[in-house]
Amino acid sequence: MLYIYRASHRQENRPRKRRVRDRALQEHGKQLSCRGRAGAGCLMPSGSFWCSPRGVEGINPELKLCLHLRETSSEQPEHCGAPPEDTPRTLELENNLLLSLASVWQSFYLLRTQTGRQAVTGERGVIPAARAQGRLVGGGRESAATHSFFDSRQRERSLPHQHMSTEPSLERDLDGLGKQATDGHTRLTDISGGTEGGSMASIPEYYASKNVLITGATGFMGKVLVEKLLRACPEVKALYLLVRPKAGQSMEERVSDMMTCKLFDRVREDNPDFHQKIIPISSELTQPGLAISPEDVETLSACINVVFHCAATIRFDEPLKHALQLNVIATQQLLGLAKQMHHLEAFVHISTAYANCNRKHIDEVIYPPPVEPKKLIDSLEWMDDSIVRDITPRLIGDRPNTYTYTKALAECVVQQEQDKLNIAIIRPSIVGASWQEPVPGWIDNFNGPSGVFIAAGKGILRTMRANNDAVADLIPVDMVINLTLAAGWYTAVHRPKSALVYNCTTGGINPFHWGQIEHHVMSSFKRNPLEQAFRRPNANITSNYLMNQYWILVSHKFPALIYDFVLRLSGQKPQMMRIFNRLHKAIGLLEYFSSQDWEWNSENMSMLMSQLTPEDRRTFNFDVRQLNWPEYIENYCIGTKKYVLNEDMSDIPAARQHLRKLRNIRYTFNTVLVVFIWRVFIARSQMARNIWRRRQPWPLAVSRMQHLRL
Ligand SMILES: CCCCCCCCCCCCCCCCCCCC(=O)SCCNC(=O)CCNC(=O)[C@H](O)C(C)(C)COP(=O)(O)OP(=O)(O)OC[C@H]1O[C@@H](n2cnc3c(N)ncnc32)[C@H](O)[C@@H]1OP(=O)(O)O
Ligand SMILES: NC(=O)C1=CN([C@@H]2O[C@H](COP(=O)(O)OP(=O)(O)OC[C@H]3O[C@@H](n4cnc5c(N)ncnc54)[C@H](OP(=O)(O)O)[C@@H]3O)[C@@H](O)[C@H]2O)C=CC1
Repeated sequence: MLYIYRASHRQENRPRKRRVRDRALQEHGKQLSCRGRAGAGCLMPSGSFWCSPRGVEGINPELKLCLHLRETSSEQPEHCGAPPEDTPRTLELENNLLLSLASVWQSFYLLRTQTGRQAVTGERGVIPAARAQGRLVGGGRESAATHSFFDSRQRERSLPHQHMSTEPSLERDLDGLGKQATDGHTRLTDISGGTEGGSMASIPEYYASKNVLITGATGFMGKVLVEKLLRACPEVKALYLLVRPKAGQSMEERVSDMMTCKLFDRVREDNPDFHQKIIPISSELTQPGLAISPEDVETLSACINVVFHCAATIRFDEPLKHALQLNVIATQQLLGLAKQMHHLEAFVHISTAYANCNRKHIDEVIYPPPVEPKKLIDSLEWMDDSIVRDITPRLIGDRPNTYTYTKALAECVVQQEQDKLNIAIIRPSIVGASWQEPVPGWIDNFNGPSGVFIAAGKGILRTMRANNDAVADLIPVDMVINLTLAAGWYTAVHRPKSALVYNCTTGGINPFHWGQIEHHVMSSFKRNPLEQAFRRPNANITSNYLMNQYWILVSHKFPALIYDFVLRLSGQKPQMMRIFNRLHKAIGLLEYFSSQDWEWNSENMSMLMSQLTPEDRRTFNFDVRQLNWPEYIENYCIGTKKYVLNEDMSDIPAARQHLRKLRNIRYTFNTVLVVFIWRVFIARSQMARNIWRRRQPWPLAVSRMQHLRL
C-alpha cells in the first residue's frame, strides 16, 4: 500500500497535502523531511518518498519538482496502512496502478538484470552487501521489490513497449520522471526515490568488473581519475585510455611514464601490478574516427561499460577552429563511438562551470547554444584560418574566449544524444590542487590559479586585477573526481532519461574570496618560500584598472628594466622583460574570471551526496562544506613547490635565507636611494632644508645624522 497525494501551487490545496503527510507520519511514526514548494508524490512501502515534476496526474504542467521527502527513520514499516480518508478516489486508483506498474517493472527487472537475479537468489553482490551495511531490511525479494522500483523505472527505455502500454495514463503521468522540469532543471529527485543511501550497489561494487574508457587520461584531471578508480575500485576490470603519441614518445611510453609518477605511489603500494589493468589505445581525437584502428573500435564496442570524456583543449587563446575540432567535433565522434558500444551504461562528459559564463546565475540545465554546432562546423570547414580569426570575436560574443564558447557547444552536442545514451555532464569551476587525495596539494600544471600562485610566490607577480570581494570558486581536483565517479555510478544505475548536469562548485556552499586567497597565498609563501625567488613575495590585487596599470609599471616593468640592464652589463642575454610580457598575456586572460562573481545552483551535487551510502560518502567525498580554506591554500602552495616545481621541502631553510638576503638587498637599496635623494636634491636647496626641518620623520632623521657624520 502506498499513499499518493498531489500538491499544487494553489494555496487552498496545501492543507490537504499537509494532512496526507501528517497522517503518514502519525501512522508510521516516521520523520519525513520536506524540501521545496509544491509537488506530487507517493510514500513507498519502503518508506521512501517519490515525487514527480509534473504531478501524479500530470494535470499541472507548471509544477516543478519541488518536494523531496526523505525518510530519516531507520525503522522500516511492515506496511503502510490504508490511504488517508481525504485521499481522493482517483488517487487511490492510481495507488493500485502505480503498484501494478511497479510490480511489472520489478518482475522485468528481476528477470532481465543480473543485479535483480542476484537480489532474488541472494547471490553475492548488491543485496547481501546492502543488507550487511544495514541498508535493507526484510526478505531479499521484498526488499528488492521496494528498492528496484526506481531502478527499474529508469530502465523503461529498455522495456518492450507492451509493458509500458498496460497503463497508458500512468505511463503519461510518470513521464515526468527523469525529464527536465518545466524550469529545465533535471534534478536528481526527479528520477530517484530519494531514499537515503539508496539500496543498490555501492560505488566500488558497481565498478567491479566494469570496463571503463577514459579520454584525456594523461591530463591533470584524467590522471587523478585513473588513480582514484584504481585505488578505490580495485575490482574494476580494465581502464582503456585513449592516448596520442606526443613529443617523440609513443603512447605506450607516455602511459608507462605516467604510471611511474608520484601520484600513483599509493596505488602502487596497494597493488604493484595495477598497470595490468591499464590498456592504452592509440587515438588522436582531432582525426576522423578519432584515429582509432578498426580492431580497437571493435574491442571497445564489445566491452566498454562506462565512458569518461575528459579530453579537451583548455587553452584560452586556442584558435577557434582547433578548439571546435577538439572540444566539439571530437566529442561528437566519441558519442558516435559510444552509441556503438553494446554494453554502455553511462557516458560522463566533463564540461566547465564557465561554459555559460555569459550568465550570472547558472542552473543545472543545458542552455541553448550560442549557435547550432552543426551550422558552425559546416561554415568553418571551408573558411580560411585568417577569416576565422577575424570573425572569432563576433562569434564568441559575450564569452571571453574560444574555450568557454566551444565547451558550451559541446554540451549541446552531448545533449543531442540524451535519448540514446545515459548521460551525465560535470561542470567543475576552477579546478585546483587536491584537497586530501592521494596526497594533499597534488598539482602538476600552471593552469588557472596555479601559475598565478607560483609567479607571486617567486616574487615576479606583484599586482593583478581581481575583485577582493568576488567569490573565488576553486574546487579541489579530488572532489571533482569523486563527484565524477559517483555521477557515473548514479547514471549507470538509474539511467535517467535526460542528461543530468552537475554544477561542481563551492561558492554557493562554502564561499571564499579572492582577497582572502591573496592573503593566504602570500603568507604561505613567506612561511614556505620557493627556491631562488626573484623578489620577496608581496603581491596585491586590485579591481581598479588604472591602479593596476600603475603598479604594473612600478612593480613589474621598472624592476624588469633594471634587471635586464644589469644582465646586459654583465654580458648576459636580457630576459626579464620577455618573462613579464608573457606573464601579462596569461594574467590578462585570467582576469575576466577573477574580477566577477557567478552564482551556480549545485543542487544535484548535494542530492547525489544524499544518495551515497555512508561508506561511499567517505571514500568519494565531495562535501565542499568540509573544506578548510586556509589549510587548503597552504597545502596548495606547498603542492606547487613540491609537485610542479619539483623543489625539495628540505631546502626551505635555504629558501628562507635567500628571502632574508633579498630583504637586506631591498633595505640597502632603499637607504641608498634616500641618501641619493638627500644629496642631490635636499642638501642643495635652502627651501628643501626649511621644509625638511619642519617635518623630520624619525627614519629620515637617522639618515640625516648619518649624513652629518659623513
Ligand atoms: C597577485 C597574486 C595574488 C594571488 C592571489 C589571487 C589569485 C587570482 C588568480 C586568478 C586565477 C583565475 C583563474 C581562472 C581560471 C578560470 C578557469 C576556467 C576553468 C576551466 O574550465 S579551464 C582550465 C583553465 N585553463 C587555463 O587555465 C589555461 C590557461 N592557459 C592558457 O590559455 C595558455 O597557457 C596561456 C596562458 C595563454 C599561455 O600560453 P603560451 O604563452 O603559449 O604558453 P604555454 O601554454 O605554451 O606555456 C609555456 C610555458 O609556460 C608555462 N606557463 C603557462 N602558463 C603559465 C603561467 N600562468 N605562469 C607561469 N608559467 C606558465 C607552461 O607550463 C609552459 O611551460 P613548459 O615548461 O611546459 O614550456
Ligand atoms: N583544469 C581546470 O581548471 C578545469 C578543467 N575542466 C575540464 O576538465 C577536463 C580536463 O581538464 P584538464 O585535465 O585540466 O586538462 P589538461 O589540459 O590537463 O588535459 C587535457 C587532456 O586532453 C588530451 N588531449 C588534448 N588534445 C588531444 C588530442 N588531440 N587527442 C587526444 N587527446 C588529447 C590531453 O592529452 P595530451 O597529454 O596528449 O595532450 C590531455 O590528456 C577538460 O574537459 C576541461 O574542459 C573544467 C573546469 C576546470
